[in-house]
Amino acid sequence: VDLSVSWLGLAMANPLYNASGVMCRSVAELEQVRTSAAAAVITKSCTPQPRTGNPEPRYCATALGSINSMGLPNAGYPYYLDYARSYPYAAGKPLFLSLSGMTLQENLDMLSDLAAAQLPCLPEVNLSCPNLPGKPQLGYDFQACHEALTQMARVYHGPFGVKLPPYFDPVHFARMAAVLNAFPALRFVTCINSIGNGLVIDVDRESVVIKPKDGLGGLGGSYVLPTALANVREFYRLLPGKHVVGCGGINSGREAFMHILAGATAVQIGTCLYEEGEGAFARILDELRALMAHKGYQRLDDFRGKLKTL
Ligand SMILES: O=C(O)c1[nH]c(=O)[nH]c(=O)c1Cl
Repeated sequence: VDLSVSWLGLAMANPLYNASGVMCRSVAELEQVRTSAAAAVITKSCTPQPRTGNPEPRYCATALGSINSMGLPNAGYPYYLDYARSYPYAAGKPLFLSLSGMTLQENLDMLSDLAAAQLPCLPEVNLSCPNLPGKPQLGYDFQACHEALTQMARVYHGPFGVKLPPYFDPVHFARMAAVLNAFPALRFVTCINSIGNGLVIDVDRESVVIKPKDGLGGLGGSYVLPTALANVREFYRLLPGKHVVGCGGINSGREAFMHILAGATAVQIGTCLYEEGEGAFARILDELRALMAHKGYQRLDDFRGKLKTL
């Protein structure tokens, strides 16, 4: 069984890597991912300056997934650029840099600096970043997204991608696809970011479980799998010539198989990686390999995007 993936001029031994935000804030964590069975690495979404993020507790795992309101804690763009400068690209594991400015100008500043650095790493711009006060996150403001991407494509001419929030309405899928299809250099979308502003309640304590936002936080893990799969499949259909990276609810080879069947080129592991550690990569790969062997598939292209409808 061959798990290899080749896309964007990159060759990956397998489709798995970390989701931005998990095991990727410090160099020590990034090296844990890079030296694991993961085939690529992505950094924590960064801002130009370091941020401590929200008061704790700001992450909580449950039997069904996770909730977080981290508040963009990160070591600052220069820290991750420094890692990208010394990264061993020749070892064959691509590096992605997640950018999440608090303003459009911050994203433009980071992207133009990254362009000047001329490094082999690829930017994944986080569209769940804040928008103007009183407006929804950028990813939910289609007009603002179009304007932001127009300016980003002006300062950064290489291939890049975006991390998308989940969408829940066919008109929203179509509106966002129309925006994304206007940018040829936008080569991949990562679906999905956490499902925003969920509320987890602890019955014994009769309390919320995270401190920020009176308990509201982004949901990950099994909670989000069907939504993640829907976003992967819809954008796989709506964005011809672009790649979709699947993220959301992958706990085993089975969910990785589902995401690829829905059209994903590669897949990111978030909550499961946070809870299990880097051993999750080898385990999930073994499970995916066994599932493919059982089904008689030799390589990922044998089933990628071939989800049957009834
Ligand atoms: O609170 C966070 O740091 C965070 N948490 C998420 O679940 N998704 C994101 O894009 C970010 Cl930036």
